[in-house]
Amino acid sequence: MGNADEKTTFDEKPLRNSSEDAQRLEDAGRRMSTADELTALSGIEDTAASKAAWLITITISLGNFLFVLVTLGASLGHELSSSEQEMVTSLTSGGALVGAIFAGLIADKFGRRWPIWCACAVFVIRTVLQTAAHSVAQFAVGRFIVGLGVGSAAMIVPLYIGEIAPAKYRGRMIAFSNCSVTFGQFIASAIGAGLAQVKGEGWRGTVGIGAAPAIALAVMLLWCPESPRQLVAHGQTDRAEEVFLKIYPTSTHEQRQAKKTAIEMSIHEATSSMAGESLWSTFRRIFTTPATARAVAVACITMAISQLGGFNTLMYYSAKLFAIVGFSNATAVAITVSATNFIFSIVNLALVDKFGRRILMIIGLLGMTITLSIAAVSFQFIPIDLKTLEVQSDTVGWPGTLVLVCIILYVGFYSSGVATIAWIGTELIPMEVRALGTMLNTVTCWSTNIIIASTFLSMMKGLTPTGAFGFYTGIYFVGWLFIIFCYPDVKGMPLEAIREVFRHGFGVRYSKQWRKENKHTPKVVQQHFGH
Ligand SMILES: O[C@H]1[C@H](O)[C@@H](O)[C@H](O)[C@@H](O)[C@H]1O
Repeated sequence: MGNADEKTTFDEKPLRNSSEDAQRLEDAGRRMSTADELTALSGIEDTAASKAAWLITITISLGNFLFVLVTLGASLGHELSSSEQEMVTSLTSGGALVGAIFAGLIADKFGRRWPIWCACAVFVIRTVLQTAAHSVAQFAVGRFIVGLGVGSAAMIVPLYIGEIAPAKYRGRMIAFSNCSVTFGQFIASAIGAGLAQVKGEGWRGTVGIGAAPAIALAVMLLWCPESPRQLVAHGQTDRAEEVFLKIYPTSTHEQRQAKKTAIEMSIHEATSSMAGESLWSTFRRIFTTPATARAVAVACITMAISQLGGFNTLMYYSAKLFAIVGFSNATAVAITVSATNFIFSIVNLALVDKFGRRILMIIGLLGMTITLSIAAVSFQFIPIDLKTLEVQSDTVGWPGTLVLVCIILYVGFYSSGVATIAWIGTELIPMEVRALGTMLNTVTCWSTNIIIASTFLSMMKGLTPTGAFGFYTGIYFVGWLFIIFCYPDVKGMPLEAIREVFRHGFGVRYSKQWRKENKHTPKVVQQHFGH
């Protein structure tokens, strides 16, 4: 990582035949019609990525971890009633929605790091408020504020990492940031049970200490460079070059120049100046440029599928759900769910750049459809009182066990597929609208999340558990069809090249073709540059 003011000086390696190479590149630039071709020709994506890129990713991901972890926190020293619990959950999600909008609005003007600093500040304020809270109202305000931090971090972290990451590591780097979410959820569920045991005022200390990591993150962020794409978009090409050198340390000066030119070309294909454009024109651009609209729609619909299928009801209500099917130690079962979620998010990390986004989602959504439909049918055989949602039996029979097994398998399919890839969707959105598009993606996440969280229990009562789970199964089935027909796989593509994908409808075939043709990029580079 660099120093705090980003003015690091680098020892440039002497370049072989540099003037000759530069001339060739310039000629190439003239011959190249698209940013995609220029990036491929430069070969920068085939040079080794640095440890710095990973260090930056880890630091930024810490934001996700922290903010997820705190959604747990204390409970005013007494057990919250179910309506208080619902209110607190919705307030956090509502805050997250507002936080994501705020981050989306400032990310282009002030850069990708400011929303994270704001989230850290918000987090410290919340800590003070919540530590001093004596009423549910004060506590609720604290929760809303923490939601602002959660939403802001959730929106900016994948966007920022996606722009820093070398193309061939982009999927796993964004997946890493989602692992920090699932790890946070796992830790939260594990210590949640413990915290509930803390009597009296003991919880205030626990919440108070929570401010320290946010301050640490704010300081560490000073060492992370601004997104090079953002720097190019604002005409700060020298600083962008420094960042590229950090990310691709073995690249040549010409390769970095080509990367910058490719980003400029890509942006200029859409707008003459990003810096001079109003938020409103950028927003309109999303809906008035068909290729851009398709890109944003695919990202948002994928996110909606990941949420509307009801996964987070497991995060919020799994103890309740497992009590319904007859497990007395429901908290332990709930921890198993969050542990599975965490482990399979690592599986996604390991596979997403190797096999691509599409196949993981296609297998995952099919697996989720099958496992949830079996769970839905199994519920039929469990004697549940629909008024109280309580099981009328003392033992867990085979249907209860089957529901548990199906749910664990379902979580594995979810987490290794659509859950993480919905966040990787930021890569589909072209640069000039990426901040606002990613904001819409995050807004889709929280709004659908609120819908599901606030309707789950009434759906279980009104539609019966079989009906509710049947409904979620339907969502996943439709989602599965959507991914098959409309989701292009852009694994390994430089961000600048992705714009072209959506010029060909949803680009499913185009992206396949692109990968076939670009398997051997190094050869192309060798031919043109002789290295
Ligand atoms: O990995 C997932 C993912 O990040 C989802 O978007 C979120 O809703 C889940 O809670 C989480 O476990």
